[in-house]
Amino acid sequence: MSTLDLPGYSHVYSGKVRDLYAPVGADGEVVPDQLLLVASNRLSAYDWMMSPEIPDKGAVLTRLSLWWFDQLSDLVPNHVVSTDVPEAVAGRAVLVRKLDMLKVEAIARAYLTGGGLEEYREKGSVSGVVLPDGLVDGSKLPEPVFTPTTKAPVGEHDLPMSPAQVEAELGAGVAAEVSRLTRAILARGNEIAAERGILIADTKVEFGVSPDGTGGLVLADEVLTPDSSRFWPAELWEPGHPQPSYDKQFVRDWLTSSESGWDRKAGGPPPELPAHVVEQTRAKYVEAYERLTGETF
Ligand SMILES: Nc1ncnc(-c2cnn(Cc3cccc(F)c3)c2)c1Cl
Repeated sequence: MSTLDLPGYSHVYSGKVRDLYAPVGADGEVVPDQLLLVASNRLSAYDWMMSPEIPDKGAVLTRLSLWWFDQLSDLVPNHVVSTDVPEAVAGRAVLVRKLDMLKVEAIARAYLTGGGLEEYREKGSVSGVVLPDGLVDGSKLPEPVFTPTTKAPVGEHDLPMSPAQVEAELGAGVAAEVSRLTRAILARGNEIAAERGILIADTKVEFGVSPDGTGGLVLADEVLTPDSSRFWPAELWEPGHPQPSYDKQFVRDWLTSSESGWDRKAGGPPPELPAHVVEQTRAKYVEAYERLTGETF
C-alpha cells in the first residue's frame, strides 16, 4: 500500500485503513510526544482491501470521530491536539498526544452479533457475563457488555480476554475503569445515534495513559466510527438474522451477487468495485455523518 511522503513527518505504521506518522522537528529529530493519525479512503470488507478507494471516506470518518470526542468530553479526556495537519492529508488527519497505549482492545456490545453471538451460543455468556436465554443474532442486550480482547500481532486474530486476564494486564482499578468507560461511551453513542436512525451494535475504543504517569485514562485512536463500530440502520433492525451494515452493505451485496463473478470461498481477491457501488458507499458515509452531527459534510 502506498504510504504518503509527508514533509515534516516520518511514517511509523500502517493499519488496514489508517496510517500513523511521527512529526519531525526542524532539527530532523522525531517530536517525541505527538503523532499524526491519518485516515485513508481505503475500505476493508470480508478481510480484503477493496479497490478502488472510497472518495472522502477518510475525511468523513475523521470529522465524525472528532465530533464524538467532543460529545464525550464530559465522560473522558482525549488525545486530540489539533487538526493543523499537512495539506496533503487536510481534513483526514489529526495531530494527537503520544500516549502509552493499554494492551487491551476495549470492546463493548449493545447488540449481540459476530464473535459475541458465537460465544453466547457456546456458553450462554460473553466475556464472563451471563446473558438471558433465547437471544438471537441482533438481539439488544439488557445493557452494554464489556468484551475485551488482546491486541494481536499483525496478521493474527485478537483473542477474547477474561476479566481475570484484563485485571492481570491492567490491574483491578484500571480494568474496572476501562470497562465502565467503554460501556458508557457505547451507551452515550446509542443515545445520540438512535434519535438519528442509527444503531451502534458494538464498538472498539483504545485508551492510553500519559507517558509522564500523570492523569488517568485518555481516550485515543478513533471513536464510534463505522470502521471501529458496527453501524446498523435502525429502521431495518430485526433480530433473528444478520443485520444489514449501514455503510458496507452495498459492497457486500455486490461482492456476493452473481454480477461480481467473485467466489469468496475460492480464496482469491475480490474484483474492482463498480463506480455505482463506490458512489453509493461514499453517500452512506456522508449520510451517517450528516445525520449524527447535524452538520453538512
Ligand atoms: N495517541 C496515541 N499514542 C500512541 N499510540 C497511538 C496508536 C498506536 N497505534 N494506534 C492504532 C492506529 C491508529 C492510526 C493508524 C494506525 F496505523 C494505527 C494508535 C495513539 Cl492513537
